[in-house]
Amino acid sequence: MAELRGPIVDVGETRSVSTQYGERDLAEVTLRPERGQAEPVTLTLWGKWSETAEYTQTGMEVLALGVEREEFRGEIQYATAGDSRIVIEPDYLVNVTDVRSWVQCPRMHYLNTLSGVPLNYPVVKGTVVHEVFSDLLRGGEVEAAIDDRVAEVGLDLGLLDRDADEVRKDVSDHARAIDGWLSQGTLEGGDEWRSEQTLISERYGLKGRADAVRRGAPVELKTGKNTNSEPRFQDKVQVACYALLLDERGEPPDTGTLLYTKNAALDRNEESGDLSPAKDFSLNEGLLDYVLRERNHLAAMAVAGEIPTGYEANATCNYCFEQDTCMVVSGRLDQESKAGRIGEAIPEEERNYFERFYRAIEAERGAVHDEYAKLWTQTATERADADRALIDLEPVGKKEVDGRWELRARCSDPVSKIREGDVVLASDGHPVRGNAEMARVVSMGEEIVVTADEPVELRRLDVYPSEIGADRMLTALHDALLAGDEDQKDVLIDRRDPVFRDVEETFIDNNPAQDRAVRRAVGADDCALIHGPPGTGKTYTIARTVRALVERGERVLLSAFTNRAVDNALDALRDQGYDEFVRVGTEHGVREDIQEYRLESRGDPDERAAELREASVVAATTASCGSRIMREGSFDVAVIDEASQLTEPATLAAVALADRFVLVGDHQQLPPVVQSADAAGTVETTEHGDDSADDGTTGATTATDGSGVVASGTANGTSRTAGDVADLSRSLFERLIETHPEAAVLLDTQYRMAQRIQAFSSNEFYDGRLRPASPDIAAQHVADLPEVTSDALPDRLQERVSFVDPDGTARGNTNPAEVTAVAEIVEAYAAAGVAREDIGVIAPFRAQAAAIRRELPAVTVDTVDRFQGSAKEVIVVSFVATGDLDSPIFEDFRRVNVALTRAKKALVLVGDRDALATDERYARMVEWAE
Ligand SMILES: Nc1ncnc2c1ncn2[C@@H]1O[C@H](COP(=O)(O)OP(=O)(O)OP(=O)(O)O)[C@@H](O)[C@H]1O
Repeated sequence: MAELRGPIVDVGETRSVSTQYGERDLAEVTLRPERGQAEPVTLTLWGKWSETAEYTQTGMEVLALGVEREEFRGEIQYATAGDSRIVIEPDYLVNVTDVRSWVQCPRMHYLNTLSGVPLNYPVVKGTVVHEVFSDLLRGGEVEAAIDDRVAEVGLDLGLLDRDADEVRKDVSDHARAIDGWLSQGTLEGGDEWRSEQTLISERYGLKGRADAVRRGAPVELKTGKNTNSEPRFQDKVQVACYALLLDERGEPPDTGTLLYTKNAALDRNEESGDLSPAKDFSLNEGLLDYVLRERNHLAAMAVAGEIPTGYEANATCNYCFEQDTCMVVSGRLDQESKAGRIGEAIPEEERNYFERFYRAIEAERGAVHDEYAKLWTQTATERADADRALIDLEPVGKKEVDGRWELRARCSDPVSKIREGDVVLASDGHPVRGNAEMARVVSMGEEIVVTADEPVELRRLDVYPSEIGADRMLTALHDALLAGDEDQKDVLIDRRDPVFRDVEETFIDNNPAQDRAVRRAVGADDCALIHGPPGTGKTYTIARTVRALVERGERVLLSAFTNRAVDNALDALRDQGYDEFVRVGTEHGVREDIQEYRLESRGDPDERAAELREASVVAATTASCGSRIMREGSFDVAVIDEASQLTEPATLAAVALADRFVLVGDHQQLPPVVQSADAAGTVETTEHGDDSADDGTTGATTATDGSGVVASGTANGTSRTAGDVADLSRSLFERLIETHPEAAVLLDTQYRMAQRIQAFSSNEFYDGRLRPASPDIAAQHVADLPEVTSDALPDRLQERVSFVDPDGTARGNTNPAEVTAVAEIVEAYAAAGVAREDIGVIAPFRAQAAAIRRELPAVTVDTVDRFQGSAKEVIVVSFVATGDLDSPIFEDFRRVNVALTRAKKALVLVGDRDALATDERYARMVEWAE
């Protein structure tokens, strides 16, 4: 038996032939083994596997397992046999739950991803019952688990107008089923249980989290009822997927269990049939193969960028509870659908908008999938070099804390994208092949601490890519376009100009531009844009705007890309004497001094819901604006900071919740982080600067520092997209400021930099319009700092801006001579009396930042992304590159703008004069600095 893998170069028609076993279907595909390097070979797909040919396209990758190899007239041919399995696009990890909904109906699967699952009682109850199940598996006590888990979802229940006592009663019926089943002697004698295991299969292209695994066999809990003796088909499908996942680990289970907890609550006198909750079934090869074929179909359509119609799996629409929604969506988007369509299609320009962004978002999802594949296609060292993993950790202890495990390990070189609060894969050596668990990073440094549901020997941490960003963008697109307000759409689609009312009031009396900005925002019938270059008081202006709106009786949503910006805005609002706001966010996402305003979801349902519903200002990141809770809300105005760092659909998540919106940002600073080449229009290389995802998962990002890894956006050259694709790297802010300059106000007065420092940025990026707020700000110098004597500084650092060429040589993404030079410069400032915390060092690459950090432990050293929004008295920038500028330093010149404008009193540029001179803009920069 052979294994074969490669891209398909030709797909033949399915046909029927008579064989010694009777009529059989077959289809031939031609592929090139060895990653497309070898000569093409033919693979004959027999019987049910021949269906594969119907949805497979040229260019797609195929993995054929256990096929027969034979020579026929000197030619090698392959064919499926009894035990063969075919996997299409194995690197595309399909979620187990998606296979389940796909089997129910491919179109339902599409609708679910498009519109997201709204807040509803069955979902909340389902979550609670699952949590109780986990608690019981870990030895918890029933009543305590129920009380605790119901209290935890107080907010959700409140928003759904549910009474906690009734919910407890409801849940306890289900818990009884679980408890009864667990105590049926199944747990005795070292029964091997594992709850919530994260499973990834690189072979079958699947991923999922089984509710539980008992003696190697999957157990799935369902809160519905089922009085048939057999489990429901789609439930079996789900369990069969987990079986495939376990199979890859070399432990193929032969039975699966479904636990229908509602059965325990049924009245034996009224209901007939099999009322026992637990139903075991055998996992035969036929079922596993079927499940894999469905997974293949889903993966093939996703990779080809096709939208399911419902015909694919012969869905029956008559009894489908989604039929109406399905028909409406099909009608509005003019899509083909087996259910049919009703209503009128949205106008063509809206449909174009929808489709362009849909494709861009799916390309973005594709890039996330490419990142998943790197978990196994790259070696540990490659992952570490690309800053996506911390390897060779030395476990130093684990202990159980509140039902979770705290794992500790020592790390000699903690350089990676992984940050505190991130959700990562913690493993004993390999994130897929080893024992791995999802974990949350508690602290980073030489000792790393993470928490996980299960104890793992902590030897490696990997960035865990997340599709949540793509999911949220899609639902925002859906909400804005299909459920959105017509008036708002007119402006978004550019069918009419935004309208403004004159506002006479003066809001800020010492800064005319800021005052104009507040008036623009308050008087906007549709939208306003506040363009704030570095240090021009964006946060201050936002706070004043929010206050002005509240005073006019408006309900305001205050949002931003990062948690940090949301908290800064709230802080500024509090400084202005207003603090009747509610902060929505996770405990680890919200800053210490804002915690007291954080909306707790635990507690009395009525109280929790009232807190959220009655607040006149609600603050949350744009990522959490897409959460079930926030999607329930509605506002008069959304004020969105860092809007220039948000993709258009990500902005829509906040915009769609309000009648009007105010975007605040600066499109001359960091653009949106986009991973897919398709979506960005170019191969964009970005640093990971996003602390916005509330689940803490790190979005997949492309290679940053020339590590040789480049985002492909498409797997194996197969097109995921067709037609016109929107450019996600262009924010809504940037688009609107170009089409509607009249909606924008430029804040032109900066409170941060000496005149000499701001000059380059002002000329290069803001038409020379930036000016210092006062003579003191314009003339500031390090010598103004207490205890600093300028005499103590070497001559070359006397100026406010200076350029140093240490004549180094770049080695990859580091430059040792620049490391030494930067350290000397920082020491010189420190010796002259500048406090170390007042000095910051910026480098384009994490590796250089790490090397400098080792020399200067007490100084903030980081990449640009980590510095946006902050400032230091003294900034030293290391450019690293020498020779030529073939590979970009800061891949986007706007990053240079951010780097140079972090400095208040002194700015030192450390770089190679000759290399920088090869690029016009860098040459202008050197000329200005010298
Ligand atoms: N109108 C004003 N009068 C006096 N001080 C102001 C005014 N506007 C802003 N400032 C001060 O200027 C400083 C910078 O303001 P703020 O933090 O709002 O800037 P920002 O534009 O948000 O900064 P960044 O570019 O880092 O995002 C703050 O100390 C703030 O108090």
